[in-house]
Amino acid sequence: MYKVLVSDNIAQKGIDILEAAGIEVDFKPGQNREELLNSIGNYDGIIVRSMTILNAEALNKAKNLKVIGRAGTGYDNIDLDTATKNGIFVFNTPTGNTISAVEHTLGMILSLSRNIAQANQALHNDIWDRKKYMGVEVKGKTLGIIGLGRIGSRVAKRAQAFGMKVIANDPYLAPKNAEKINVPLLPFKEVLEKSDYISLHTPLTDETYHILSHKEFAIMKETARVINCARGQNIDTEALAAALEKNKIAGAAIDVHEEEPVKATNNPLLSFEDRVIMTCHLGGTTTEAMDNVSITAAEEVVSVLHSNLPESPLNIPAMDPNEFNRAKPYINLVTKLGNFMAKWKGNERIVNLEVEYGGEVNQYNLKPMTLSFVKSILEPILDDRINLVNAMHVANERGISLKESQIQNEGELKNIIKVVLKTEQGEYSLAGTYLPIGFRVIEINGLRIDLELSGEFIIVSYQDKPGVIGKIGSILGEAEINIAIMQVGRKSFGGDAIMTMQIDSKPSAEIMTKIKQNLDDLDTNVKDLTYLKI
Ligand SMILES: NC(=O)c1ccc[n+]([C@@H]2O[C@H](COP(=O)([O-])OP(=O)(O)OC[C@H]3O[C@@H](n4cnc5c(N)ncnc54)[C@H](O)[C@@H]3O)[C@@H](O)[C@H]2O)c1
Ligand SMILES: O=C(O)[C@H](O)COP(=O)(O)O
Repeated sequence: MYKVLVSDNIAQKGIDILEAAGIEVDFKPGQNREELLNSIGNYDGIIVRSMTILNAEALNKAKNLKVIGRAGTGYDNIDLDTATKNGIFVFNTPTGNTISAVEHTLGMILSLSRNIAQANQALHNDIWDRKKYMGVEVKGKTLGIIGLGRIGSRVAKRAQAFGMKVIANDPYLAPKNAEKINVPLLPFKEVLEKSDYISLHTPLTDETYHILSHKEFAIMKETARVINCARGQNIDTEALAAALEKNKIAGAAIDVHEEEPVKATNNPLLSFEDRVIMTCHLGGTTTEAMDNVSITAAEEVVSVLHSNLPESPLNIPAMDPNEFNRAKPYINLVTKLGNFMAKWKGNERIVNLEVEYGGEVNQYNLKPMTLSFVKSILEPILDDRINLVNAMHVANERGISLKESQIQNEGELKNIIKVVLKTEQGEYSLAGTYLPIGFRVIEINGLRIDLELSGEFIIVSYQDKPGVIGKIGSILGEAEINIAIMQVGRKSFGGDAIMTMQIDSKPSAEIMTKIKQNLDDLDTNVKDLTYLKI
């Protein structure tokens, strides 16, 4: 039975989904760090929001962990590199709280403009002061959005409906996406200089850490208002406090904080109660968003534990589930070719792997296929847990390089996948195809054959000579090993040849030695004689 830890608050609907799938759930929001570190090794899956810090210290103790589900968008609390090295799938649920974050941002903009929070607080303190809480209109003002993604673009649309002029900075967005919503993309500095409101909607990255600091506040209008519903560390809090202190800007609305939870001792912004409004990281906290992210996270954890790929993976290439289902035969084909190759030549020191894709397979995202191949090659060789997440990392660590390419498919077959293994001893190739009747090997080391891609095989590489087939046939016959199919491919008369036999039972080591001795007696220059079962 799988065990999943839910270490932050999620909606009950998510827990119900996990339990209905037969998973043992430990629901422990707010558990202390020590408890987490002591128990994390027991779990197959974890669902977190933004409060649980899954850094290297925690993940290196998570020996059984297969999947981390982030019920929400930002995943800066999860050390993706360590998760990847350790073969742990990580996904988020990036669309579930978008609208809530958008609406919260709009609420912050309006509240900041009209002093709603401050006036409310004053009234609760029995103070009626209409003059003090006079506001400004947003109509006709310029809103500068930093990060025009899911949330930023929707904030833009709603602000336009209020009659605001919206400009944005987003170096990673295709300009046509901004054009579609009538938002000019401008250089960062220009957005800061021109805006009356500056709203952050960037993820937390090395580049966006303190994206607003002293230098940036210095070039803003003195009437500018800053809104942060993205990540606390996007703003240098001390610099914002200094800018407010010197009246360099007019105000700020802050939902996310450098240190959470906010306390009087850790946040200088609390002393600007007339010009700063703060919420306790509420952007994604609505009934709807919580249901969305909790349900999706739970469904995805169940799905990943049952060997499916997550829909929004953060450490493997993304593949739409429909596409994944259609591509499954090719993922299976390349995996089977990898298994074949690993059993055939995996005992040699691998230097390079290549995968070539021909025909209709090329309509799919090839990355998951290539990763499946790398995994299938390494899995039988290494003791470590290898999966799609860490396959490339493990290959790199072992100095194995990888090449993926698309090839012209000129034959009658609708699809071909060719895999090439270069080792310190030699180079080997296999090509296969997927047909409605099953998977076939169509080429070994460049020699044409046609074999089902499952069962037990003997492969012999030798120099074409009369007598080889008869000799092997009679040795196997005497040992009562039935040959189901025998095929021989050769480059030319007397040239390199390959014989593959599909057999019904495993030959003993003595039989294999006998075959080798007999072929040596025929002087056939045997380069390879392998039994393998796939
Ligand atoms: N307050 C909340 O509760 C709450 C809720 C949801 C999301 N968030 C935060 O909001 C962030 C954005 O969410 P989203 O769904 O819109 O993500 P998204 O990925 O759709 O959009 C982020 C945008 O930022 C842009 N970007 C990245 N680096 C940038 C840079 N240096 N300068 C300018 N733009 C840059 C990206 O190109 C992208 O378009 C999340 O990462 C999360 O941290 C907060
Ligand atoms: O990135 C997010 O999804 C938001 O910041 C919400 O975070 P939370 O799940 O901790 O509310």
